[in-house]
Amino acid sequence: MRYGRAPETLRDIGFSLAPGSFHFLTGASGAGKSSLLKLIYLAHRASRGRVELFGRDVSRLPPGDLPFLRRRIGVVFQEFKLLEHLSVFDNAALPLRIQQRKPATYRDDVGELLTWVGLGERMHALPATLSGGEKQRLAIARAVVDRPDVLLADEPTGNVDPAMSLRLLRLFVELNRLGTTVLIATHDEEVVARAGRPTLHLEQGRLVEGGDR
Ligand SMILES: Nc1ncnc2c1ncn2[C@@H]1O[C@H](COP(=O)(O)OP(=O)(O)OP(=O)(O)O)[C@@H](O)[C@H]1O
Repeated sequence: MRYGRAPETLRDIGFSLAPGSFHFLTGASGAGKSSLLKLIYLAHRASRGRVELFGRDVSRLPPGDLPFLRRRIGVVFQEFKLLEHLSVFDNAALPLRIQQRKPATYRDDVGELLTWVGLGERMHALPATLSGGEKQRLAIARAVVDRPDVLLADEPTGNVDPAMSLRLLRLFVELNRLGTTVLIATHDEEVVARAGRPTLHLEQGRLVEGGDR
C-alpha cells in the first residue's frame, strides 16, 4: 500500500486472522499500524496484492459494496468521527439506530456499556463537550455496541489512565469471548503483557513477527 506517489508504506505483508482470534498489532510510531488497519477496513486500497475479508477477495470490490461489509466491522480510528449533533447516548447507539431497532430494545444495554466505559454520567452530553479520552471511549462504545464480527481498534487505550485501560481490555476480551475477531494496534506494553495474546509486529512497513512467512 502506498500514499500517492510515495514509496510503499506497507509491503510483503502476509497474515490471516482466524475467526474469533485476538491479536495485537505493535510497532514503532510510523511503522504502518494505522495504515494496515485502514487497509483491512478498505479505507485505503492495496496498490498490489490481495485482501480477503470474510472469505472473499475484496481488493477490487466496487465502492457500492463497502457499506455492507463495513457493517460487520467495528472500528476505533484515531479520528473518532463522532456525530456532533447527536448526544453521547445516540452516538453510541448509532449502529443500532441504523438498523432501525427500537430504542426500547437497547436503551438499557447502551446505558450499561456507557457506564462501563465511564460515560454513565455524560449520556446526554454532546461530543464537543467531552475530553479527548472521553471521545475515545465513546468511539469504543459505538464500535462494540452491535457486537461486530471484527473489531479494529487503533490505540484504543492511548488517552486513558491505567485503571481504565484495563477496564477497556476486559471489554475487548469479553467481546472476543462472544465471538468477535479482535485486532488492536497499541503501544501499551502493559496491556499486551496482561492480555497474553499473539502479536503482529511491524517494522518500517514490513511484518516481522506473527505473519505467514
Ligand atoms: N495520509 C497519509 N499520506 C501520506 N503518508 C501517510 C499518510 N498517513 C500515514 N502516512 C505515512 O505512512 C507511514 C505509516 O504511518 P501510520 O500512521 O500507518 O503508522 P503508525 O504505525 O500507525 O504510527 P503511530 O503509532 O504514530 O500512529 C508513516 O511514514 C506516515 O508518515
